[in-house]
Amino acid sequence: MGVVYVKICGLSEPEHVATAVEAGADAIGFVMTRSPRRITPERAAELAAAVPGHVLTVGVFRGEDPDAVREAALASGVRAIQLHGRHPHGDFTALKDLGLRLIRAVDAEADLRCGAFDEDLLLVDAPHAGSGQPWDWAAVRGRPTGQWLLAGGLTPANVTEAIAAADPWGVDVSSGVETSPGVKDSALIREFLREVRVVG
Ligand SMILES: O=C(O)c1ccccc1NCC(=O)[C@H](O)[C@H](O)COP(=O)(O)O
Repeated sequence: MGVVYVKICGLSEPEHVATAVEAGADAIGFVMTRSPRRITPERAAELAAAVPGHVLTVGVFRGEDPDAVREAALASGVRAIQLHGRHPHGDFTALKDLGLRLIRAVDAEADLRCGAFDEDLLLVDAPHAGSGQPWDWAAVRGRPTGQWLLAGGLTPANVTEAIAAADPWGVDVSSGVETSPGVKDSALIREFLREVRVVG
């Protein structure tokens, strides 16, 4: 098994951004859509300013039109855009000229070919993003193509099992490194990364 790419999502405090970076996260996500983890583009810009270039900063959106996504992405200075829900191909095309990496976040029933919507990365998640609910990760084993992240209900305690079940290129976590919705915990962030690095 190769090294697994790790994205820690829903960060809102400098302490947790610093912990994720120090512990070896490859990407960190700022939620700028309706959620207990929502932050403003201005807050995301403050947090992103402290992130070194080798860590990808990702703005997370769901259902907004491409113009609103473009505006928030530019104001925050993130280097990637993650679109949740069944956004049409045209929404990805409309954002392509920004030169940011595009992540298409879907559930297991969607088209699981990474690149089918001109995205750079695919994220396969539970039906309710950010809910922390585990799902049948093994059901997608072998189905996604290209570079794809597994998400949905991952925790330090189950991420090893999830990687073994689905064999993803990377993993993404939010609730599993929190003490309550929207409240991240540095010890859990470190533990999650330690577990993944042992497997990878
Ligand atoms: O985290 C949210 O609240 C959220 C809300 C709306 C759209 C996306 C959201 N999160 C995106 C993520 O990348 C999460 O890390 C992913 O859904 C996994 O969440 P969890 O099951 O809580 O680990």
